[in-house]
Amino acid sequence: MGTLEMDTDHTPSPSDSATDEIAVSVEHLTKEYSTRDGDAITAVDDVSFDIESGTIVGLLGPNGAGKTTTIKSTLGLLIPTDGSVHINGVDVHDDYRGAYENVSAVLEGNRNAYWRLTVRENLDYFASLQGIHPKTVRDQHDELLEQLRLTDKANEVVKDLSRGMKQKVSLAISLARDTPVVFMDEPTLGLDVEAARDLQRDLRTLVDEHDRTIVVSSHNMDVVQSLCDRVIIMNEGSIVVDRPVDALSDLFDTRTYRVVLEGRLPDSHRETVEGTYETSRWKTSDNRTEFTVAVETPRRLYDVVDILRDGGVAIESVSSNESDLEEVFLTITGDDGENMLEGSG
Ligand SMILES: Nc1ncnc2c1ncn2[C@@H]1O[C@H](COP(=O)(O)OP(=O)(O)OP(=O)(O)O)[C@@H](O)[C@H]1O
Repeated sequence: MGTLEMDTDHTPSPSDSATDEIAVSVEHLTKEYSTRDGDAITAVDDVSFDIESGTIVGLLGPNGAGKTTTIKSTLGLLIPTDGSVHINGVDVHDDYRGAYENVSAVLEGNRNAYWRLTVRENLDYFASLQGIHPKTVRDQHDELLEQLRLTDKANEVVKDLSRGMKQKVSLAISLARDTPVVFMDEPTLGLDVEAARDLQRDLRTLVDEHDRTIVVSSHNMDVVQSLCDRVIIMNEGSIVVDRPVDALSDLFDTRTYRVVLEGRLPDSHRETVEGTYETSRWKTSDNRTEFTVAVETPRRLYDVVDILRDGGVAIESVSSNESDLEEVFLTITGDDGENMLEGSG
């Protein structure tokens, strides 16, 4: 695997802030939770980053990295232990209502829609909640439905729509609030490839034509690579990578494979594999060996196979996890605490 440079200096230079409008500013955010037995867990540990207006940023990391805690703190749904968050210059904790006017979120799939109402009734309902008479925003709603290709579903009950359509309704409800900043958790989860592409295209249009700022959390590598301008990767409560997506080709070129062997790999051969490649999740018994290996190109996998063959152990299976960032994270951050990202900075 190639090297991924660490870049944790997120403080923008004065010239940056003069030219680019900052939509989201997170400064020294720390969140501790107390566990049942009275211990403290630091879920987010002194995290800082700025997000410029008109960009799509991917917030990634393995399970438990602190993404949700960061997003919820940014939205004002959690009170941080330390640090501050500004949305379009408004302090989320000092002026929650003011900040809330600038941000909306599609947090858990499509749960923000009322399934028994039609698509249009949902939009009307949420407008009313904001104190807006639905009639006065009918044109905006029509435009949004058109944009998301939902016009012919406007009078259908949400419960009867396909999963992809429900996801779009959820997005429409969130976007109808017309906030400059939108947070989305796994926006393409459960969508088929075509629907996921459609949605990505729609999001890009919104950002480019309406100057929205979108923060996406996802485990899907392809989505992140094709959708985001910039990627922030968290691990164990800290930011380990913060780079433009184009600078992360190493990460996206990396593919992980789960290898299963019909016997115990000799120690010498295991050492060779471990010494040459990024590996993780080894499981060994007398009649079976399993491990995960990350390689830069599928061809490099043949080199791994050569070492295994030399070890005299038959290969039961090699399966690819092409779109699963989780596996790549586990491998690059190391099961044993060794952090490849840090090591290459
Ligand atoms: N309410 C809570 N009480 C105690 N610990 C919590 C609480 N919420 C989260 N944590 C812990 O904080 C850490 C970060 O969790 P968080 O949900 O922010 O991670 P995540 O990156 O969003 O993970 P995932 O991808 O699994 O959603 C984890 O160790 C988690 O167990």
